[in-house]
Amino acid sequence: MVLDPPLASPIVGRLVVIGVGLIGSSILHAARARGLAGTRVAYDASPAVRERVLALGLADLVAATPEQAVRDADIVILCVPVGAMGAVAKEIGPHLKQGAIVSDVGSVKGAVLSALRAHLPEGVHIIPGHPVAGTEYSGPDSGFATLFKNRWSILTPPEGADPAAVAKLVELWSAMGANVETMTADHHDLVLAITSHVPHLIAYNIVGTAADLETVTQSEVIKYSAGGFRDFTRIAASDPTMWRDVFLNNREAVLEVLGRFTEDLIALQRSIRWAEGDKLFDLFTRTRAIRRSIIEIGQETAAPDFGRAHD
Ligand SMILES: NC(=O)C1=CN([C@@H]2O[C@H](COP(=O)(O)OP(=O)(O)OC[C@H]3O[C@@H](n4cnc5c(N)ncnc54)[C@H](O)[C@@H]3O)[C@@H](O)[C@H]2O)C=CC1
Ligand SMILES: O=C(O)C(=O)Cc1ccc(O)cc1
Repeated sequence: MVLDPPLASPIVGRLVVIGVGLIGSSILHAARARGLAGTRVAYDASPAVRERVLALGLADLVAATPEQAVRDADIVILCVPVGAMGAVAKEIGPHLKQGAIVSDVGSVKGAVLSALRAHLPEGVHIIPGHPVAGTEYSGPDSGFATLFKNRWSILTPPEGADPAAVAKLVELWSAMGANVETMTADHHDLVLAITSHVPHLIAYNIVGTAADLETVTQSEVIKYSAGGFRDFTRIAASDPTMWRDVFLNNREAVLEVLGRFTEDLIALQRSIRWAEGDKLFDLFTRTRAIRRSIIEIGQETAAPDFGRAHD
């Protein structure tokens, strides 16, 4: 997969990425490949990451402090774990110029919007975002320019957001190959609870359960893991800090979906106990149709390919 050729002129003057892990480095790769920014600036709290960003040539300037990073910034994208968004906003708030756009890529949107609003000054445009694209890998070496290509990127502008600022971000994400959708933060958090957050929790749980079984050894789990379990182990290898923050910051929606999930699981348990084969067959037929319709609308290849190129 390749990105389109570089643009004739950049979309943004000074683009600042704070937190250069998987997502931050992928944005910088895409921005470099397509010439999206006049100047690419990066900052990360970790000195080792800052060194890597320099070595990889991902930014024109690697700042030593958040204050230095955001000076004269046109667009700042916070790419740190959800639980760190507020602290970063507090650090950069006093140093942003009027009219700057501050966005983020966090997997939860309601809590991030509150954290940004609490710390950013009037006159700065807050337009939260979330590229629904990623892998189980972390860090500055795991990013790549095509991560967002043909994936959705969701923007959750608050009521009254400046349309020009929203349009600028739509342009930026589109230039990185993403399809852009806007919705409210609350709706985002409910949708992502069912499509991403609870599935990750299920993966963490099943892998934990397998590890705790006393009568089945670890080596048997590895040796006999069929496709389904292997896919769960991939998801359960995702970053612990990131996912702890997701669950602590999307509690309401995750608990709502988990409640429904638990009820449905208990119904399945009953069907198995009472040998209600028809009920099992009907559910499995319905779920197969859902999978096939996802493939038809082109949201998935026949086999999941998140991160496969990087295995
Ligand atoms: N990993 C994934 O597949 C996806 C992640 N996201 C979201 O993107 C954000 C970043 O995730 P990743 O890139 O995967 O994480 P990562 O762990 O690869 O990178 C995060 C970086 O942020 C830095 N950082 C942490 N606290 C900081 C602070 N206070 N100031 C400056 N830098 C700080 C860390 O040193 C690290 O380099 C998270 O909010 C996550 O929810 C969104 C879509 C997909
Ligand atoms: O690796 C996977 O399968 C993912 O689901 C990646 C992912 C993780 C978190 C997000 O907020 C969006 C995408």
